[in-house]
Amino acid sequence: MMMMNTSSNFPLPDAFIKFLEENGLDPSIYASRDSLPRYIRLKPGREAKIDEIEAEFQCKLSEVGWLPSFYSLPTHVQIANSKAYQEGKVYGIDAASGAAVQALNIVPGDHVLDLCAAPGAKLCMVLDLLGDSGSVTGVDVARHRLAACRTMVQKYALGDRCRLLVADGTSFSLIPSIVLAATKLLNGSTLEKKVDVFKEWTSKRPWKERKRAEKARAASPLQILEPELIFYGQHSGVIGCTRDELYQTVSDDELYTCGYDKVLVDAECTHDGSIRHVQKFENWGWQTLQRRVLDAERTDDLTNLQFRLLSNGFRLLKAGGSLIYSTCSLTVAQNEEVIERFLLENSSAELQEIDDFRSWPCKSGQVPKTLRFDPVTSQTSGLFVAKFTKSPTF
Ligand SMILES: C[S@@+](CC[C@H](N)C(=O)[O-])C[C@H]1O[C@@H](n2cnc3c(N)ncnc32)[C@H](O)[C@@H]1O
Repeated sequence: MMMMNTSSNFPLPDAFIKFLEENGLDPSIYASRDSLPRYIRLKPGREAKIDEIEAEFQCKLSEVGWLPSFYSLPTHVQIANSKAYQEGKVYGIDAASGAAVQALNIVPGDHVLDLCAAPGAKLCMVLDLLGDSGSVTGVDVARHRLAACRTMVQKYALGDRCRLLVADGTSFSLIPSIVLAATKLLNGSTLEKKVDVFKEWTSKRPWKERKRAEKARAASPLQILEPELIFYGQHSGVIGCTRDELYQTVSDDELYTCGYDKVLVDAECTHDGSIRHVQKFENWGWQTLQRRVLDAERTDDLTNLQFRLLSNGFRLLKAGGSLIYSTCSLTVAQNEEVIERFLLENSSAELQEIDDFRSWPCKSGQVPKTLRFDPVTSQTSGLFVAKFTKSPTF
């Protein structure tokens, strides 16, 4: 495979350059790889400990003026090797990813759904913003990735108001369990005899529960039939619910009142906007890039998946709620075209201007009100962000 030098010491194969050109993307954005900063977010309460954290990283941290609690570090710093990271004082998360979460305007008490949650950098930020209120439901189709997300939530002691479910985000239908609990109280169903009640979460799941999950997986290894709860916190609303209550679904009309206040659809994509991701193909082999990024059929499947994730995430939103759709691809097909198709089919969806965007170092997307971060404009990884609200009528 031919390589093209993008004026850094990071050569890109011809096929990838062709993919970028076909999608109207300028290959020179990859040339900034060697100067692109790394980013961390401080765990709340660590603001007074900057000197200590700088000593642990052995470098100066520069505050990111446009994004609270974010700091940039020189490109060579290995965040995961630092004591500050290992002891849970900071998170490794790109500033553009932080902006996508910030755009949700999380307020105390929000019930948030993260439909493509793993490995969990954005989910942790949502949990930190919520603090001692609201709830977060994290969903991901990849069990091993969601298990890594659970490890992260536990490492940062953020699990109290969180539940994690392995499920297909295109069909996921559970409402926030805290909303369910409130509705249940109103219906007086707490008086009913309870069987199969969820007790305090333990990593040692009951034998019956494990068998049920194993049986379901064996029956249909490629398809997830029912969401599988792999973690829930003390105040996530799960404890005290019966299985039937937790897994009950409501009609689309009822979702207007019982749905989530905020939904994040950080969709699966070709990752072409992330230099560090593309860089990994140097080790994995450029043939893998061909199969996993450039294959046109895969891209068609992906855009359909993105559309279905966005549509289902929006269905689960309550009236007046907000949804963020983001991808780390910079192609129009995975971003503007997906949201245009979605807007055509969803008359209750309104594209919103993102409050803070005027102070953010990003460009407008091809559709007005959408945003594009890229390494040259933003000094961040590439990210597309669009925000929708759901109007009360349907
Ligand atoms: C871009 S990553 C999400 C990153 C995550 N939001 C974070 O901040 O760490 C996309 C995720 O979507 C998941 N995914 C792919 N197809 C899915 C589906 N049908 N339902 C739910 N998740 C899916 C992948 O397993 C992957 O973890």
